[in-house]
Amino acid sequence: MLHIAMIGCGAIGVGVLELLESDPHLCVDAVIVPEASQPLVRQRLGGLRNPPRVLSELPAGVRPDLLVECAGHRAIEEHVLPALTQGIPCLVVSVGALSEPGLVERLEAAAEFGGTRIELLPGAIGGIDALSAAKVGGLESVRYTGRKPARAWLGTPGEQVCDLEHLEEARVIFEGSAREAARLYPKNANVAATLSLAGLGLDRTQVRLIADPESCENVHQVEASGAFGGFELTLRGKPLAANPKTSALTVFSVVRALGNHAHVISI
Ligand SMILES: NC(=O)C1=CN([C@@H]2O[C@H](COP(=O)(O)OP(=O)(O)OC[C@H]3O[C@@H](n4cnc5c(N)ncnc54)[C@H](O)[C@@H]3O)[C@@H](O)[C@H]2O)C=CC1
Ligand SMILES: O=C([O-])CC(=O)C(=O)O
Repeated sequence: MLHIAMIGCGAIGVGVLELLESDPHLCVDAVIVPEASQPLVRQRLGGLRNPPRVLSELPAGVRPDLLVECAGHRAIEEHVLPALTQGIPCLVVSVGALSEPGLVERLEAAAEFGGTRIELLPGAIGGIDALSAAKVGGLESVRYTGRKPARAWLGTPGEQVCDLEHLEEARVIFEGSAREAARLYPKNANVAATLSLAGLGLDRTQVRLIADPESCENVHQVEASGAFGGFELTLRGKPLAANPKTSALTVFSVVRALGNHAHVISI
């Protein structure tokens, strides 16, 4: 049995906890969330058979087998870096945070100091295995297009490009490098950052973001070419009801990754 601490317990975290209830090899003992979120989180966890403890930080001396982050970019600095330093292996979904200059190097240094590892999860996108294998032989180009319902871009600089509430046809709201996408659209940049880290890096990965009033899915398209040949991927992700900015596949990606640590065959 693997004992897990989970950072964050929103749309992804609750979905993961519900699915893990049926796995006897994995147990989430604690979820770590800011004090202000705790009443809501306790209420959301009320339906679980064995709800985890809801805490603001890992108690001193408590050492889970794994720590999984499902919280957001700030949680990497607050919780993942210190856990790595203490030698706790970490799994991370807020991969977009790693586009902040210097953070990759700090995570590497913390993991080396703690003698442990950090695993960046594919989350809402697929094909990361193929892309990072293709990188070994040499990549020529990686292009990513993210298409989401117009309202999913509310609260982003997309609001300055067009009237998202009254958009009548699909509109490109951003075109540029993954680095620029991460700077302007941090909450939507996880997939772009993951593709960059697996492939050609933040400056050479081309990104296009589209607001589509007709779409009710988060559609991720990747085109890559290099010495291996080429691939095209279209992933039509269903948004989570609890947070339409997040695709359901992210929940399943976390459950898969945790299962791979606990089960005798990993795939
Ligand atoms: N890699 C990928 O493909 C994807 C990654 N994500 C990442 O996952 C994160 C969480 O997504 P959702 O569950 O949909 O968000 P959500 O907003 O539903 O839940 C966030 C949870 O984290 C907690 N939280 C926020 N800041 C925290 C902190 N500093 N420390 C501890 N807990 C904190 C909140 O109280 C809440 O419980 C997103 O912010 C995004 O960075 C989301 C979608 C796809
Ligand atoms: O869940 C998704 O569709 C992906 C997403 O928001 C991101 O790239 O941050």
